[in-house]
Amino acid sequence: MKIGLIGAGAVGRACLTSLVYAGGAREIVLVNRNHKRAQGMATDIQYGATLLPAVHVRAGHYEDLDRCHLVIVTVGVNEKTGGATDRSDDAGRLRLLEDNAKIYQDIIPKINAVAPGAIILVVTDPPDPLAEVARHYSNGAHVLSSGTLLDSQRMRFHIARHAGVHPSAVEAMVLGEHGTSQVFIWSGVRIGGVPLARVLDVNEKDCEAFQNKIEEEVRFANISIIEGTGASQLGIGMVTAHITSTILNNERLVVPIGSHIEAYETTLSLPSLLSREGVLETYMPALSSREEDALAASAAVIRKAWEGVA
Ligand SMILES: NC(=O)c1ccc[n+]([C@@H]2O[C@H](COP(=O)([O-])OP(=O)(O)OC[C@H]3O[C@@H](n4cnc5c(N)ncnc54)[C@H](O)[C@@H]3O)[C@@H](O)[C@H]2O)c1
Repeated sequence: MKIGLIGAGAVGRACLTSLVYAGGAREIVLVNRNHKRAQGMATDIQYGATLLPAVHVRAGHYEDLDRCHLVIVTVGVNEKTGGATDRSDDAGRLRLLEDNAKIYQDIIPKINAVAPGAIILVVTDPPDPLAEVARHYSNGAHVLSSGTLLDSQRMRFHIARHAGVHPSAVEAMVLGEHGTSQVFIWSGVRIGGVPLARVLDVNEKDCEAFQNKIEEEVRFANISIIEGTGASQLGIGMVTAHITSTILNNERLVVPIGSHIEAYETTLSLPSLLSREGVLETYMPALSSREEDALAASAAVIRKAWEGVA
């Protein structure tokens, strides 16, 4: 199947690498406003890709996106450039919305004109309000946000490290916004079916301290990465390839990613049944009343953000 990847910055490059390894596409068209950069990147990767399952990577323009099943959008200002790297700033990635919404107003109609049936996957920050902007400018396209799938992996990773198990043994999810209002579903954390406090063998107070520490690590993981490398990129590249292969292979995994949820009147992440058609259904897990309130508050944050720009 054919897919499009818009943007050849740090995230675009990381997505491309992971997509070539594990995205399951037969053809990838890379579009960038500096076409020469896209050409260089496609040329570079095509030589190594000879070692992998057949995939044709090429640089293209918007008109080359025809017949794409999925178009992944990574263009826009990142946290470092946009000044969204202050841990004490509650707005976080929402600081990037105004600038990136303008870019989306320009490029989403170009994608939609050529590939009206394509699923659009928003990776640019902040992805949840931008998914609403993309819906607004795309004439009914099915729009997804990479949402909290990456945050959920970060949560699983940190719990697993403390518990001394492989992350695949940890059931854990972050829902709501891919941003500072994200909601950690601690009530649902299980390792081998056992609740967290019992696995860690700690009392309620110590468990709460542990949870706060992990929330801090996950909520600001992007900033810790940026302090080292200038841009969070590799993890989101791998997550994007995972979403892509799940869609293209019609795997019907249930993963926390963002789609428009009528009940919340916005795009946000809930556990989602992901198939070749995109999100077919979302599930509402059993939540504590604190988590329920936090999810409603997170939805309100996202709604308020995009209502200001869409
Ligand atoms: N969803 C996630 O989990 C996640 C994770 C990491 C980064 N991001 C976001 O991904 C986005 C890209 O980050 P990056 O590090 O690759 O940035 P970058 O600066 O390396 O690359 C930006 C890309 O956007 C393009 N671009 C910028 N302005 C444009 C315009 N007006 N029109 C067309 N193209 C334009 C550039 O040409 C380049 O390809 C940022 O918004 C970043 O915050 C999201």
